Amino acid sequence: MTTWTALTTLPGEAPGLALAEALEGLDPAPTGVGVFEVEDGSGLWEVGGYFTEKPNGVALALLAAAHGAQDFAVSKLDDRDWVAQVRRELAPVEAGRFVVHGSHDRGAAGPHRIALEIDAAMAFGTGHHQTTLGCLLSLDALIREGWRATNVADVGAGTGVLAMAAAKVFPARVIASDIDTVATETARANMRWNGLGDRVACVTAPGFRHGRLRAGAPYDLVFANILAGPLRRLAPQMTAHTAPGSVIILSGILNRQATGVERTYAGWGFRRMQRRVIGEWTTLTLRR
Ligand SMILES: C[S@@+](CC[C@H](N)C(=O)[O-])C[C@H]1O[C@@H](n2cnc3c(N)ncnc32)[C@H](O)[C@@H]1O
Repeated sequence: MTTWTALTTLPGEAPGLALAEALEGLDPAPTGVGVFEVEDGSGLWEVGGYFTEKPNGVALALLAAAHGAQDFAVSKLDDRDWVAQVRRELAPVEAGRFVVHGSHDRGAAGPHRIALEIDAAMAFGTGHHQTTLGCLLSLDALIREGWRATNVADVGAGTGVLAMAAAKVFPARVIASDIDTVATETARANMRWNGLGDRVACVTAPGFRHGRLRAGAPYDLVFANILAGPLRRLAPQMTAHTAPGSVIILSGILNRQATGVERTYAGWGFRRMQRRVIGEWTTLTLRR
């Protein structure tokens, strides 16, 4: 299958997801979009998408102009099975007692670790991002302290990696939700693949706005690895769906945003248990 890429750069602050979201509205629609910090100290952000047809140059030029970006560079990639290639290249990730690996690395966890098998797909959460790693290590630390959960929600589940980890270590009720239907489908498939199809419910919803999520509350453990802004807006819902003593693990927070997120949640009665920094990302474990 032929793949096209369209890449542009933006100067300055992290651009949020506005341009990436706008890309999703294009016709033909991209099969995937992303925002990455250019790692050469230039302060630039690279934004782009993958397409199966050549993207419309006029639409891209208008988009770039509207967002203060440079023109998109459109290129055709060789015919290759990109998903298969990415899968092969993804090495297993160790996170405390957990090992996240693809189906090409079955057995990577060995007999003493907990295997979470996840193949690269159109959802976030192969364990390679510092935010996912931060959440898994924070869960591992809670378990080491003797903490146990009975009712778990994973808001913004992506591949479902965090819900899967919780379901593998606790005999708990677990529900995973994502705003994106593709992520929900991916999480559902991953649960089945890992033998958790009847243990973890997967639903599509923004925040807790789904009947099953509301009915399952209060949760004693909630994961939310989404960005700082949505996390802060989620604080009232987080409070409504937890109880005193509940623990929440929040990530997707740039280090400079962590104090603000912590302050917002302090205002809703959450106190810090752990603050974990990996690279430029912070993961907060808070207790109500
Ligand atoms: C950074 S990924 C995290 C995936 C996975 N939980 C992990 O830790 O690797 C964030 C996910 O949250 C979803 N998301 C973003 N905002 C959301 C919201 N308000 N409610 C539910 N899901 C949301 C996105 O679609 C995306 O799949």
